This record gives sequence, structure tokens and C-alpha cells, in this order.
Amino acid sequence: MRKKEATILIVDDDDDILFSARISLKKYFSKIITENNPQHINSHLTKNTIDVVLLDMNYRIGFEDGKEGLYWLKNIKEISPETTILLMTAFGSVNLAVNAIKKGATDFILKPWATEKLYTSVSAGVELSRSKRKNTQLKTIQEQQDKEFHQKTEHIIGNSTAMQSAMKLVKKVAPTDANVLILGENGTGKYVFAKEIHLQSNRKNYPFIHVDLGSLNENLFESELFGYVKGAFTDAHKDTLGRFELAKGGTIFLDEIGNLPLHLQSKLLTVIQNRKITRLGEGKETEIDARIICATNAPIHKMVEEETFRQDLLFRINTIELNLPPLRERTNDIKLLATHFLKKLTHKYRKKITNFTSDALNAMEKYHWPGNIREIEHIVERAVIITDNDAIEVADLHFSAKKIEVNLTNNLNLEEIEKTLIQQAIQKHQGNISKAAKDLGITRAALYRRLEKHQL
Ligand SMILES: Nc1ncnc2c1ncn2[C@@H]1O[C@H](COP(=O)(O)OP(=O)(O)OP(=O)(O)O)[C@@H](O)[C@H]1O
Repeated sequence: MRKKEATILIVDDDDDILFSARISLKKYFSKIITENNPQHINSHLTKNTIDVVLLDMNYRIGFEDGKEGLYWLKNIKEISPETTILLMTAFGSVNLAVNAIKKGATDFILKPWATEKLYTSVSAGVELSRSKRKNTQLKTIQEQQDKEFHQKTEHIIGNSTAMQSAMKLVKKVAPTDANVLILGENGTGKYVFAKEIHLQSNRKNYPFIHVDLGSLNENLFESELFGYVKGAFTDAHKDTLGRFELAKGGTIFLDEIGNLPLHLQSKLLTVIQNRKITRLGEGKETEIDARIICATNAPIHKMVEEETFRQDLLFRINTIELNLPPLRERTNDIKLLATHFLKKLTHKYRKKITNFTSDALNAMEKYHWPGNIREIEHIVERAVIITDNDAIEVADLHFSAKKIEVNLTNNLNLEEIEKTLIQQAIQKHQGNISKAAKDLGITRAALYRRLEKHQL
């Protein structure tokens, strides 16, 4: 029989009892710790993830009312609420058992025990502590993501035709389980829309789990997405659920999918096709019950043509495609968004700013917003903080990127046009020389030569 990966702590002042419990349990569980001094319990709890504590009720001769046991029971519950506590005593009484269970013990074992009964109780205790841990892990992640979401937005703002049709599409797709791919530049609201689809779906009472695929390297990819069992690798100190399992019943949002290297794309494809995952270090497969929403700011269709993104994976994830246009293509929304953020941020910073001047609004409508909605929020935030006026003026708006336009009617100087185009390409790709060179249709070396020539 394979030993169960679990840590059991046995606390009793009688060394014979400790010895006999260790012998009974060590063939079933991977780690048994015995302790004859209850004062050392806390140190064991902080050094190990203990699944079950077998706790004696009485420690000092002449004190056999179980009070010490109850004291330590309370102490363990406080330090490690997910640990299952099984009380043992040779002086078992129904009253004491009831009292201990009321205070959080799971079961009561009378000494001397039958090995089988001991094994059954400890084994059930291990399962119980695992499921408690799983719930705590899930709750923590969910609370953190909900907090992030509330910090991010209250609701979706936008009157433009593009936003209205995006919202209509969300309404239609949300109740289905169809996979959705959200495309859009940085800061266009891909996360906000993914969450909105979840909130309008029948899965809304279950978790919404966000995964930034762009930040996962090869090793983390499997452990984060599929989870692992204790001992699967050096740092695997306890069983940990992967994001797919955490999203059970709900939605998993795979962000930045365009950044996934080809070999990891294949792994993801297998999982999406089979709808099963295998935790690292575990033999058996687990079914996935999560709706999949993906997003990227990468030109995914072009990447398929260039064979840097698998076409079969794209077909799996883009049953429905939602395109979020950049802010510069829906200028109608600029004023609305700016006013929305102004209201939110004046409240946050307790300032009395009522509006934007018409020049400030015009400047915002003319600006090309490379960072989209996130940028508008940052610019308004900065303006709210620095201004001393009642209305935000152009001077308070700190636009980070200047739009460079090639004006062919006024300027037919080839050198100047080349310089401007290079500046534009570099700006578009936020300083990424390889991407800028590719866009301009020249090699990196050729671009560097031109940068030198134009002293850029
Ligand atoms: N329609 C909207 N109404 C109000 N706020 C929005 C809207 N869309 C986005 N935002 C806000 O803009 C910011 C950026 O949105 P979000 O994180 O969803 O963008 P993204 O496309 O996922 O960005 P990235 O690609 O950089 O991850 C957030 O603070 C979000 O709350």
C-alpha cells in the first residue's frame, strides 16, 4: 500500500503511547512526528504543515479533567485552523467528548485503540484538513482578485457604437459556455470585459480566476495551471491546486495568451481539447469544469500566418471573438471616461474639482491615447493631484507620448520622412527595436544604422 502524503503530529506525555501510535500509523502516512511536551506544539505547527494532530487530553498526574487538552486544542485551532484535531484520552467521558467537539475537535479516540479505528479516524482527518486548505486557498485568491477588480472599475463606461456592440455581444455570449477570445491593445479593457462576461454568466457565483500567461515561465506554467502534490518537486511543501481546478464551476481568464511560447501552446491545447489536467506528481487526471476566456494584445491572426501561434489552438479558443477598439477610434467615449475618472478621483483625493475646461477636453479628444483607458485614468489622476483650479486645464494634463505625423503636403523631404517614420515605429512598439524594424520591413542592423544616421 502506498503511503499517503500527510504529516501527523502525536502529542502525549506517555512515551509508550507515542511509540505505539507511531508504529500503527507510519505504514500509512509519510511523516509522523511524536512529541511528549505540549509546550512544543507551536514550534511543530510553525515548522510543518500538519494535517492531523492526535492530542492527549491530560498531561500532569492528578489533573485528569481534560482541561489541559482543551487548552491546547484552542491553541492549535488559532494557529492552524485547517489542521484536524483528534483528541485521545484513557479517561473518556461523554461530557468531555461533547465539550471537545464543541470547541473544534473532529473526533474523540479512547485509549487503548484498535489500529483500524485509529487509521480510519486519522485518514478522514487528513481528507478534512485538505479540503479546508483547498477552500482557504480558493477564498484567499478570490478575495484578492475581487479586491483588484473593485479597485479597477465599478462598471463599464462607453457610449460609442463599438462599446455598445461589444456590450451586446457580451450579453449574448455570457450565458453560453462558449470560449471567448478578447483582442485589444493594452489598457482597452480586456480584463474588465472578461470579468463582465463571467458576472453575466450562470457561473457568476463561482470563482473567476485570472492567469497572466505572459509571466509564467516553463516551470511555473505547469505548477500554476495544473497544481501539484506535496513532494512533487523540492519546494512542493503541500498539495496545491492549480488555477484550472481553482476555477471549478466558474471561469478561467487566460490573459496574454499571445505571449505563450509554442511548446507551451501545445500543452495548453491538449488540456483544452481533453478538458483534463494532471497535477504534478500525481498519476490521475482531473476533469476541468471552467469556462475559458483568453485575451491578448498581440496580432494573433498575423502570428498564425507567421507560424508563431498554433492555428489549432486559436480555433479552440476563439469560438467567439470580441474586439475592443483603441480609444483613439472611439473618441466619443473620451469625454465620458474622463468625466467618470474625474468624479472617482476627486472623491478619492477629496478635492473639489468640478470639470474640465473646454480646451482640456479638446486636447484629450485630439490625443492618440497609446495606453488607452488605463492612460486616461492615469492622466486624470495626475491632474487631480497637481491642480489648484476648480476645473482641469490643458496645462494640468501631462500627455506622455507626442503624436508624430508625417505631413506629406508640407514636407516632401525624404530624409525627414524617414526619420519621422522611424520615430513613429519606435514609439508604436514602445522602444522595442526588433518589432519596430519588423514593422518598417528592415533588419535590426539596418534600423540601428538609421538611428545613428538621424542621431535618434
Ligand atoms: N469601459 C471601461 N469603463 C471604465 N473603466 C474601464 C473600462 N475599460 C477599462 N477600464 C479601466 O481601464 C484600466 C485598464 O483596463 P484593463 O486592465 O481591463 O485593460 P486590459 O486591456 O486588460 O489591459 P492590459 O492589456 O494592459 O492587461 C482598468 O483600470 C479598468 O478599470
